Amino acid sequence: MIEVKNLVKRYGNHTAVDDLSFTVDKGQILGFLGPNGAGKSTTMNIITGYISATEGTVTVNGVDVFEEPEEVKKMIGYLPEFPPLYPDLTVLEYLNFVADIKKVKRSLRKQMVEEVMEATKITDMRNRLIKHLSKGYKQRVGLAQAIMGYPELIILDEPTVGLDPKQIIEIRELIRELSKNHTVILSSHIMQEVSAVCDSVMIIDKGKLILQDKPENLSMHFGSTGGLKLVIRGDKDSIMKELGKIDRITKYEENEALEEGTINVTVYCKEDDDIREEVFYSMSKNKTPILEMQSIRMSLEDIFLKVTQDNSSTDSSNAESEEADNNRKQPEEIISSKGEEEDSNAGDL
Ligand SMILES: Nc1ncnc2c1ncn2[C@@H]1O[C@H](COP(=O)(O)OP(=O)(O)OP(=O)(O)O)[C@@H](O)[C@H]1O
Repeated sequence: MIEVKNLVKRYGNHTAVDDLSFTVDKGQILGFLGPNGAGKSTTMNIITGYISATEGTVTVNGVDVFEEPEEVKKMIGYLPEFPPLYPDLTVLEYLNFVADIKKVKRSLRKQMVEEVMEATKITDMRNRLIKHLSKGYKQRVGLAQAIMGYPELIILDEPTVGLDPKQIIEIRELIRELSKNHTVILSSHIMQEVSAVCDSVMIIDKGKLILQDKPENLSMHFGSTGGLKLVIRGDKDSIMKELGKIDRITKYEENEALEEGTINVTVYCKEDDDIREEVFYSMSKNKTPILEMQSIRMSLEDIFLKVTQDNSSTDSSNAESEEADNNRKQPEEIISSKGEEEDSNAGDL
C-alpha cells in the first residue's frame, strides 16, 4: 500500500529524516513512535504531499507522491497535529465544507456527511459551533474530516494528545474501528498507545529507523537486560559454586525457591552478553538440571526510554526553530495548500 524508500529531509545542515525506508500493508495500523523531534511529523507531512523531500521516493498504491501528488492526496485522509478546524462553523457546516473541498459528489454528500458523523460519534453535536466543543469532540471532528471521502489511507499525527484518559480510550476505539476499512498510520510518543492500537510499530530516532515489528516482538530486538532467571534442581552449594566459576556472570540474586530440592536464582551479565549456553553446559556438567530459564526482557517502556535517552544528548539540534513555527500554517492554508507548496524556508537553518 505504502512504500517509503530512502527518504531524506534536510533543513539546511540539519537532517530531520535520515534515509528512512519502510512499507505499510493494506489494512494495517502502523504506529510511528519516536521522541520529540524524531522526525515523525516531517515524514507524515511528506507522505501526505504537504512538504517535499530532499531525497527518496514515496508511493501509495504504486502512485508516486512527488510525481502525482493530486492522485495520492485523493487516497489520503490526514489529521495533522493541529487539526484544521473552523471554530465559528457548526460541525455540520464544517463537514459540508470539507466534503466540498474533497470534491465529494453532490449526490453522495448528504449521506456521506451523516455516515462520517455517525462513525466518529458526533451526530449529536451537528449543530454546535466547533469552538464550543470539548477537546475530545474537536479531535473527533478532526477525524471526521480525515475520513471524509473515504480515503484508503488515514494518517493521524498524535491523535490523542491533550485528551483525558476517557477521551483517549474512545479515540483509540474509533481508530481501531476505522482500520476495518482503512489503512492507518498514527504517530505517537507514547509507547503504550501504539502497543494498544497498532499491528506494527516503527521506532524512529533522529530521523532514522531503529526497528519495525509487532508490538509484542519489540523487546526481542533489544535482547535481554542481561538478566537470566533460573530454576535449577540440585544442591544449592554445588550450584552456586559452579555458577561462581562463570566469569561472565556479574551478579547473583537468590529468590525464594518454590519447589523443594530446587533453587531460584537470577544471574546477571553485561547487557550485550548472552550467557545462556554457558550456564546450560555448566549446569549440565554439574548434573544439576535447569528446569526453567528465562531472559529478563525489557518492557516496552524500557525500550522507549532507551531510545529517548540515547536521543537526549543531541537535544540542541532538535530545538524547535523559528522556521518550524512559521511552517505551522493556519487551518485554511492547510486545507487549501496541503502538498501544493514547497517548504520554501527549507535550507535556511
Ligand atoms: N520547517 C523546519 N525548519 C527547520 N527544522 C525543522 C522544521 N520542521 C521540523 N524541523 C526539525 O526537524 C526535526 C524533526 O521534527 P518533527 O516535527 O518531524 O519531529 P516529531 O517526531 O514529529 O516531533 P514531535 O513529537 O515533537 O512533534 C526536529 O529537530 C525539528 O526541529
